[in-house]
Amino acid sequence: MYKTDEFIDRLVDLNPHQEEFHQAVREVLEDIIPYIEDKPEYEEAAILERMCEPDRIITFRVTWVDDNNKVNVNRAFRVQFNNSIGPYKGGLRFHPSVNLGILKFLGFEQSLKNALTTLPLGGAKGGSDFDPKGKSDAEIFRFCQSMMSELHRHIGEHTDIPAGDIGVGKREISYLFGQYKKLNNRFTGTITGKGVNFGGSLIRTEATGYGLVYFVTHMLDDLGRDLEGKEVLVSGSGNVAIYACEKLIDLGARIITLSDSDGTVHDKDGVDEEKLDFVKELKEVRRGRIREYAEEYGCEYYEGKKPWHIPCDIALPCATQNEITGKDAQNLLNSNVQLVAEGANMPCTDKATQLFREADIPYAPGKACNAGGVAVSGLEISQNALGIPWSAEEVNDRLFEIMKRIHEKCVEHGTGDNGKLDYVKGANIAGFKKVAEAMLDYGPI
Ligand SMILES: NC(=O)C1=CN([C@@H]2O[C@H](COP(=O)(O)OP(=O)(O)OC[C@H]3O[C@@H](n4cnc5c(N)ncnc54)[C@H](O)[C@@H]3O)[C@@H](O)[C@H]2O)C=CC1
Ligand SMILES: O=C(O)CCC(=O)C(=O)O
Repeated sequence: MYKTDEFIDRLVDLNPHQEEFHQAVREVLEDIIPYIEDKPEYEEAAILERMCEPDRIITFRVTWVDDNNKVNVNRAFRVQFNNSIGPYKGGLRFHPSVNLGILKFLGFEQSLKNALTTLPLGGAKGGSDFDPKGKSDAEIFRFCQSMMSELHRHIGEHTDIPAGDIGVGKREISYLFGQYKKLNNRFTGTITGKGVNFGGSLIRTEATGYGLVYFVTHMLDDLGRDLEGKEVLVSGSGNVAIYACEKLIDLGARIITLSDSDGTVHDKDGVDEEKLDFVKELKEVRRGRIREYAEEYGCEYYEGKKPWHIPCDIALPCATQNEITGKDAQNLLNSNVQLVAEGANMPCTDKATQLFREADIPYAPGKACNAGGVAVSGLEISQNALGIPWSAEEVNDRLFEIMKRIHEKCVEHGTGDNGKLDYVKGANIAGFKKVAEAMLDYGPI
């Protein structure tokens, strides 16, 4: 019979120095191993061993010339994790911290998340240790062009469909797609998050943030509560954070923080529509730092700090992995946080996850509540295949329905005999079940 500790020890031996990958797998196996205890067919077919080993990892050099004519070299990857239920699908990340362990954790999580969307999407992740911060548009263009000169061989509309993630937004996707189209001489839906003028879907930009807030409304619904007047800590100020804020404002919540890797702004008056427009311009156009928000609106700015020491009703981490430590989680619980939902992928450390799961508050993992982004990517693939774009209303309605169904799956698989709902367990089991059943059907390939 599978034993979590033995399985993880072997995983660590096989994949040394990939701490984030070990963390992501352990969190899933702690729920899956008890679930399959009375289902020997999974172990006989080595399903867990196969699910924890990516189908394929592509590593390559990206050479590019900066504005001073200096030749630069970065390392890039595409981890094609699992295509049991559909073509590989997942974002590309540009950040100096990118390494194989981080992309493997993201690809592993993506496989389960994509299964939760109910759409036919396999899991993948990719990216580079390239740092877009401070680079000119021309440098970003040359980097993207060079990266796609290799990546294009490994992707395709029925094979692997990348999208954005940290450091990869509309500008980067446009440069990457332009080069892909040129090299292939075919106009296909091989990348999602495209501009709406060239095959992109309405609402994809907003989808992860909106989907997160839709999920939170379902969580609150279950408790007979809503978002009106709730004080919310949001971390990050990128794509997920901005559009989570947009929907939160719509639904009457008060957002009191935003952050970036330099620090946190604390706006006791709340972020309103006008202030959010300022953030969009600051982050999406001028690519400045969040401290400028504090200068503009005269509120507190905590250099080098995260938001989690500030009392709130709801915490939505929307920046990066492991941004909430055990100590941060304890702070939030001590100040009576009522709900935690992850916009980012694995933003809670092991200890933080354990504290939230043990506490008497609803806590939802990224693979469930940030799945709206990849879900609308799936809808972009459908629109590209049909050759017909859908209205914003149609996409938004479908997104809302998908988030509702993911919530229902979490309830179905995460409700214990004592009636307590564990969203982490629910999401892990529902995602695993769909991928694993397909793998069993295929036989030992
Ligand atoms: N863009 C998407 O559709 C989806 C993104 N996600 C996840 O959401 C999170 C945020 O992604 P995006 O908003 O797309 O990226 P982004 O690049 O638009 O924004 C990232 C934000 O996080 C902050 N950040 C990055 N590294 C940090 C660090 N080490 N410490 C503190 N702050 C840091 C940045 O300053 C920025 O505000 C990531 O975990 C990503 O994997 C999850 C699902 C979909
Ligand atoms: O839209 C996509 O394909 C990927 C989104 C993503 O990177 C994620 O869900 O973490």
